[in-house]
Amino acid sequence: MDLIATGLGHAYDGLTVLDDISLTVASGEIVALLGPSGCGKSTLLRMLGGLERPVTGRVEMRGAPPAASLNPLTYVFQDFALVPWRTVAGNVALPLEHHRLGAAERARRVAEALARVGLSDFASAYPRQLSGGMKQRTAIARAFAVEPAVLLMDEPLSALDAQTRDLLIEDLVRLWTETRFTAVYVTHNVAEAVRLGHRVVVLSRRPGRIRAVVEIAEPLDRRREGSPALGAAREQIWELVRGEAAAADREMVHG
Ligand SMILES: Nc1ncnc2c1ncn2[C@@H]1O[C@H](COP(=O)(O)OP(=O)(O)OP(=O)(O)O)[C@@H](O)[C@H]1O
Repeated sequence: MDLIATGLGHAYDGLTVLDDISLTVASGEIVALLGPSGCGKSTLLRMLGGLERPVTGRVEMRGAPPAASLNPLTYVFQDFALVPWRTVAGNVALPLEHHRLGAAERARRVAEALARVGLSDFASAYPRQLSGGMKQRTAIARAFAVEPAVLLMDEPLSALDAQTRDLLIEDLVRLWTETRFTAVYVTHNVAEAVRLGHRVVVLSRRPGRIRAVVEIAEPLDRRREGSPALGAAREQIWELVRGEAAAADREMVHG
């Protein structure tokens, strides 16, 4: 299933935050949305997922979601959004409870999702017992349990330390290689965008407009930190964002 946004614009109380965003996310593709703080990335993601209605433009889904999909669009958030009194398995099962599934099918989906992220041995643990990386793996497993057509990821690694981030990036690359999931991946981190994005959509500062779309041909599983192909993409994107990032930073400080 493809996700197609056409001419999206949005404003809050007269403040324009997004302007004329047209974007197609093709099935099996990870699109990284990169832009400075406050440029409207999260707003755009919410509109892509139908959580917020754009002031102008529209979002369409083309084609059928995977046969086993329970929710075509599912989010993964920066703060994990786990329920503290539920176990890892209980958290992964949560979105399944809104669907008519037999107990065996529910258990199968939970077990498979936990296996995909390497958490089978932690099914009975509670979130407070987990590291940040394991919490986010749990949230990713919960998203996978519904077999979404498109995964909407809002800075999913921002709350993690650098080493954990690297491990999670490797996990996401492996998961993509195994399942070819489709995702929109919001980040303000250029390195993350070039490691995970088949295409990197570079947004301007507020109001967010598409400044450039950078395609990275190197297969995800061959991308390495410091490789020449990634280095070139990183430089190209950094040239595009550096001025905007500095201006956005000043804007945040001075209001
Ligand atoms: N519900 C809301 N009501 C009013 N203003 C909002 C609302 N949500 C976001 N904004 C404003 O819209 C702008 C874009 O916010 P958004 O969170 O989409 O940006 P972002 O690029 O995701 O930012 P960051 O990288 O800092 O998370 C910001 O100026 C923000 O303050």
